[in-house]
Amino acid sequence: MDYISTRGEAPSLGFSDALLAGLARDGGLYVPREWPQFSRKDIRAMRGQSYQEIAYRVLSPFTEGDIRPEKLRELIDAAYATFRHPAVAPLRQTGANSFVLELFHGPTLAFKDVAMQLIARLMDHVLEERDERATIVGATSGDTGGAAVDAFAGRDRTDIVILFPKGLVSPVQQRQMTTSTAANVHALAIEGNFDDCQDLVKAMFNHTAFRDRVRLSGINSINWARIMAQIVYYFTASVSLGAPDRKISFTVPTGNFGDIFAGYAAKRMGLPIARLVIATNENDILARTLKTGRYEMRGVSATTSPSMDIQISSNFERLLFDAHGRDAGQVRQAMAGLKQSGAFEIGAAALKAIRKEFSAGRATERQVKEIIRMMQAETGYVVDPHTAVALQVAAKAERPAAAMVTLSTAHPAKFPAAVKSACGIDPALPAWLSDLMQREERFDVLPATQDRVEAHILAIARAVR
Ligand SMILES: Cc1ncc(COP(=O)(O)O)c(C=O)c1O
Ligand SMILES: N[C@@H](CCOP(=O)(O)O)C(=O)O
Repeated sequence: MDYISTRGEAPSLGFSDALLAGLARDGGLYVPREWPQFSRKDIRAMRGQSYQEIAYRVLSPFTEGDIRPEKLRELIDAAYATFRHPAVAPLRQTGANSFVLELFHGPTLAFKDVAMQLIARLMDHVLEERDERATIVGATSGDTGGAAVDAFAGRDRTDIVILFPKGLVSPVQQRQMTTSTAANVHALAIEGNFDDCQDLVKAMFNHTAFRDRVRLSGINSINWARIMAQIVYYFTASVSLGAPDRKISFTVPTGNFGDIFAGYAAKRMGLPIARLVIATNENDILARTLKTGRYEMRGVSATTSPSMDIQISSNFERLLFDAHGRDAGQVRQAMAGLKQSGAFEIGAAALKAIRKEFSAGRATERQVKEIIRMMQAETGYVVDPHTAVALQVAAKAERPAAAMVTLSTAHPAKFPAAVKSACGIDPALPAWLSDLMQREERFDVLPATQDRVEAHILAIARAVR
C-alpha cells in the first residue's frame, strides 16, 4: 500500500515512511492511494473474533509490504494488553436500538489510547529497524497529549514534546502530561488556544530545515496511522451488532475530525454504515459547514468538553479530497482560502457528496449538563461531557431503521468538575491514577511563537543532527 498527499505535491510514501513523516512535505495529509475492500463474507467472518484479531485483519492491507504479518500481530497484542477491559472497546446498550461504544478503557482513559498504544510500538519498531531516532511533536486540547506521554514514555528512540493550551485543559488532563518522570517526555504549556498549538506543530513540519534537523515526527491525527488504528472499532462494534446484515449509524463527538473520518474510511472499505453523525459542542464550525457549505472560522469559546474546543478540523481536508474526487488542486485552493481569509466555500457537488454520508448537530452547554444529569438519574450511567455532546446530538438525529452507536470518547473521571456540577457525582479515578493529583508537575511555559518553540526543542531533542 502506498500513501498520497491530499495536496498532490509531495512524493507518495510506503506505510513506514508515512508513519514517520506525519504531515506530507506539501502541507497535505497522507491517505491510502486506494481503500482496501472487505466483502460481506470477510465482514461476516469477523463475528466472534477478538478485538485483536479484527484489528489484525483490518490493518494488514494498510501495512502490507512494510510490517511483517507476525510483527503486526505482536504489536497489536502488546498494544491492547494495556487496556483494562477484555473486549478493549465494549458496547453498552442504552435504549431499544441505541448503544454506547466505550473507548476509554486504555491507560489514560480516552479513545486516543486505542491508536497511540499501537503507533508508539509501530514507530519504535520502524526506528529500531532503521537504527534511527525521532523527535515527536504533538498538539493537544487535552487527551492526545496524555495518551502520547503514556505510550512513548521511556522509549529510547524518541523524544516526545507535547504542546497544550495553558489553562484550557482539565486538571486531570494536564497532570497526565506533566507528571511523567520519563526523561524523554517534555510538556509545554503554550500561551494560546489549541488551534495555536496545532498551527505551531504544522508550521514546524513546514519548516524543512528544522524538520530534517530534529527528524520531526507527529502523533496527531494528521498522521495517517492514528486514523488507521481507529478504523478498527467501527468494525468490531458493527460486527457485534450484526454487520454486515444489519446497518449501523454512528454519532461521534468531533473536534479534529479524525475519529469520524475513521468511520468514513471503514464505510469506504465496505462496512455497511447507514449515517455518520458529527456531534459538536458550541464550537460548531463543522455543523455550520454542513448546513451552509461554507467553512468559516469565528473564534473558540471554552466549554466543559475542552478537547473539542477546536476550529481548524485538520482531517476535514482528507474528506474534502475524497469529496472532490481526489482532486488535489481543489484541496489546495480551499486550504489557501482558509489561510488567507479564515474561510472557504465547498462546491455544490462536493457538498452533496459530504451530505450523502454525514449529518451534523450541535449541543449547547445547557443541553450537555442536562443529558449528564438525566442519564445518571434514569439509568445510573455517568458519562463525560464529550460523550454527552454526542448523546444529545444522537437523540435529535434523524433515525433511519439502523441502530445508533454513540462513541464514548473519555471516562467521566477526566472531567470531574463538569460531571459533578451536572449530576452531583464525583467520578473517581481508577486505582492506577488515584495519586495523580498529588504527583509533582514538570513543564515549561512558552509564548505561541514558532522560533521560541523551535529553539526549545533544539535544546532538548536527542535526534538533532
Ligand atoms: C474526549 C474527546 N472526544 C472527542 C474528541 C474529538 O475527536 P476528533 O478530534 O478525532 O474529532 C477529542 C479530541 O480529539 C477528545 O479528546
Ligand atoms: N482533541 C484532541 C485534539 C488533537 O486531536 P488529534 O486527534 O488530532 O490528536 C486532543 O485531545 O488533544
